Amino acid sequence: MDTPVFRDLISGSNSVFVIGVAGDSGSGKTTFTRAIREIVGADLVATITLDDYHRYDRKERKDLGITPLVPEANNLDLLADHIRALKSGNTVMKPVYNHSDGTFDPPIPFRPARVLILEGLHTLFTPELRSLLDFSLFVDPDPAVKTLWKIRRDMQRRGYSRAEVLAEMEERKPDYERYIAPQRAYADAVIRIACSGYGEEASEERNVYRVTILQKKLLQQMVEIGLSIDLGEIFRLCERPFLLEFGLSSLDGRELSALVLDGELAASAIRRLARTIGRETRSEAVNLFADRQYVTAGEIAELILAWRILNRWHVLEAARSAHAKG
Ligand SMILES: Nc1ncnc2c1ncn2[C@@H]1O[C@H](COP(=O)(O)OP(=O)(O)OP(=O)(O)O)[C@@H](O)[C@H]1O
Ligand SMILES: O=C(CO)[C@H](O)[C@H](O)COP(=O)(O)O
Repeated sequence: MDTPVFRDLISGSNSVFVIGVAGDSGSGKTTFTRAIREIVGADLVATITLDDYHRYDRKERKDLGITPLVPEANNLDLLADHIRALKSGNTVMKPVYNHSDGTFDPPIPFRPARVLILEGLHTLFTPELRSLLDFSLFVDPDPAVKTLWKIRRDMQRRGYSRAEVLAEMEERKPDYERYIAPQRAYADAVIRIACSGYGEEASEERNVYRVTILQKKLLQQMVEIGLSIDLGEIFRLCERPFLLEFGLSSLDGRELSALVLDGELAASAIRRLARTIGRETRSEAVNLFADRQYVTAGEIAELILAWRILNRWHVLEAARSAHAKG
């Protein structure tokens, strides 16, 4: 029997699946959930950025002498209330933080969607927030990578100078270590990103990074959506250097499985992987890198994560439906 199209399954579900992504500003949170948004479809996904829940505007923070990384500088209780309301199908009036001038715009109505993605500095900070998440991810680039990305993003899109970005990163470091980094210990998956082993220019010019996906072991494998990837076939299509390693790694006192990816795959190879995911999840639109000749390790990690998240959705949904049947 055919499995139904994954999107139809999600849109037909009564529940709201909440994905929490934590990490520093500009660490790749939005980027690493791109594939799941693409697979599920924009109409079924809503994203909240936790910056909207800052308690103080930029001037107030300056006067108080605190960074936005201090948990009390954010209204995490209001956020938890809003997630609960959205999970119950209610619309909330969401605050809006305006990055262009560092003040708040008037709140806007925010409707629930089948998949809710929360991205921010403190997504995994309180036990209450963690209890509301169905899947959690911590994005953890090396300091060198973080600096590269943050300078690029904050200069191009937020109007800061290079010196301002560097000074702000330096000022935030102690709070990052104190409040943000410890959340890594609670994540279902941690993405570590370092410069590519294939040379700095690969990272700077072609966005090639060495990406490690650290994960808790799956409690239950999907039955209907088993992903069988013929890696041998994919590697035969390789034209540029590409590395794939599996292993175990200790992080924050946890023993996690580690999948290391580095380099680039020809798009023909990744299209094969995308087609497999598309076929086995019955979602036709895994078309993320259609116009590209090469796909980077980071982009492949996005696809693997999307599969992992769909896996979790499927397991939870099966448990809910078994519970409903008594
Ligand atoms: N995997 C990646 N490969 C290459 N560049 C990346 C990657 N992830 C992030 N970047 C770079 O870093 C910038 C910030 O990424 P992204 O918007 O995903 O971060 P973020 O954590 O969601 O940021 P914020 O929450 O502060 O808005 C991107 O515009 C891009 O330049
Ligand atoms: O991205 C951020 C946190 O995720 C910013 O650091 C925070 O929103 C404050 O921004 P700004 O002072 O530039 O208005």
